[in-house]
Amino acid sequence: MRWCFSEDLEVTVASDRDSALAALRRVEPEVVTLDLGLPPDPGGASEGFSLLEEILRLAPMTKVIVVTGREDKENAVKAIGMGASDFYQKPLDADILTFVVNRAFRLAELEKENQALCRQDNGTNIRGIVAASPQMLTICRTLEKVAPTDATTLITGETGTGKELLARALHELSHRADSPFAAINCAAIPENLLESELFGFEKGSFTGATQSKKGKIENANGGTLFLDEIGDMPMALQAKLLRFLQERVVDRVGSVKPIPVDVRVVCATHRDVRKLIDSGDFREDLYYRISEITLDIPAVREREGDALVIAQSLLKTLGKQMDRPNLAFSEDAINAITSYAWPGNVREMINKIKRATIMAEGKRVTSEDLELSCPEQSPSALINLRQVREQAEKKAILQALQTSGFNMAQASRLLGVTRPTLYNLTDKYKIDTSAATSEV
Ligand SMILES: Nc1ncnc2c1ncn2[C@@H]1O[C@H](COP(=O)(O)OP(=O)(O)OP(=O)(O)O)[C@@H](O)[C@H]1O
Repeated sequence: MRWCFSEDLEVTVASDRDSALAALRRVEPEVVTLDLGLPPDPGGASEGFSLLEEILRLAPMTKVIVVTGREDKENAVKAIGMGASDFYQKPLDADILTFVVNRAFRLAELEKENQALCRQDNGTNIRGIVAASPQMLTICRTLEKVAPTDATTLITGETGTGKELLARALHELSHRADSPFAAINCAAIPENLLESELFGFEKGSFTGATQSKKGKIENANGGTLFLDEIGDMPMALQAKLLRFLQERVVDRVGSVKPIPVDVRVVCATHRDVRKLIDSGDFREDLYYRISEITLDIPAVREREGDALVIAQSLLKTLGKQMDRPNLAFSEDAINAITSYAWPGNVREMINKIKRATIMAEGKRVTSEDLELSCPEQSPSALINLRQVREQAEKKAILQALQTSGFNMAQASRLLGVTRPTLYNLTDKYKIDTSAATSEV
């Protein structure tokens, strides 16, 4: 076996369990071939199985190929059941063994890549939130610190930036996670209904109140109450909410008996609360009550690198959901995603990528599928001289090809380079030359 691999692989040989484990710790091999017949039980498989178990316990990513006798199918199946990645039956055939071992290396490599991608996918430990930008990672770290406390938290940010997602994360990472998360959108409910929705009502307190009903606040008892669009809460209700936040009791509509409620309150708004206070539309004392901690979520366009990371993750998830798992963005789509301003933030991204997943022909999603126009990068957006040069070069080549009607000989003369050089350049810039002719 050593002879069969020695040219391109580093091989370490061990002849019993102890030396194998010592080698495993020292070399950390990606692939192990393991003969089940080991001393002191060379005729059986007991020692081989216990070594297999130990290797997979110590280094679960190792690909173990079990080597068995020709008639030993039963043990081969058992080894696979225990977690071996493959088996090989003696007698030894160098070509087949090399094939099996190379396949195991490829598998190990793919698993590593996959792990790295999963890590990169979601730069935070918070479920559902994809982030790579320093701004969002700081917010996620603050959120992890604030979550276990009962501090009333105000989340601000443009529409679609993930305020509700972060509010849910605050709940899930708190000691209240097993209790209810009750959400109410203060802007979506008519003013006259909002009070009874929030605080509940007693039987007979108004026409149609045929029986008493708990409000959202009481329903959230023990858990978290999420007041979305708090900036749109009517003035009259703001006073009642303030009383609740101070006293921690609710007065149902039509009742004089206050009911104590234990909830953590998280609020969100896309509006500038300071301006609302200045214009007399929001109580300043309520603002101080709800903003013991404030999380200000930046728009996607302000987060360095997040647009592409989130788009990639959405393409993967939506692609899977819509049975198109192998889609990838084309270069022009990537340029468009990174330079578009995303006024609707992540929600807009979801819509555009969903559409593109349906519209894409073949495996590439283009900027057209996303309904984004592909921008020309301004030189200031490029990081170095090489990038500026490359972009200018690509543009000149495309122009020459278009002017010459994709005649490679003519285009190379226009550019002052030889034809082979032009072919090298079109390869380098992945310019499609399938329509090109080479007439002189
Ligand atoms: N960082 C992120 N990673 C992955 N998905 C995200 C991220 N931010 C937001 N989303 C998704 O985008 C969508 C909109 O997010 P969410 O509803 O939390 O935004 P919002 O700020 O509360 O919006 P609005 O102000 O309009 O209510 C949701 O489907 C959410 O899961």
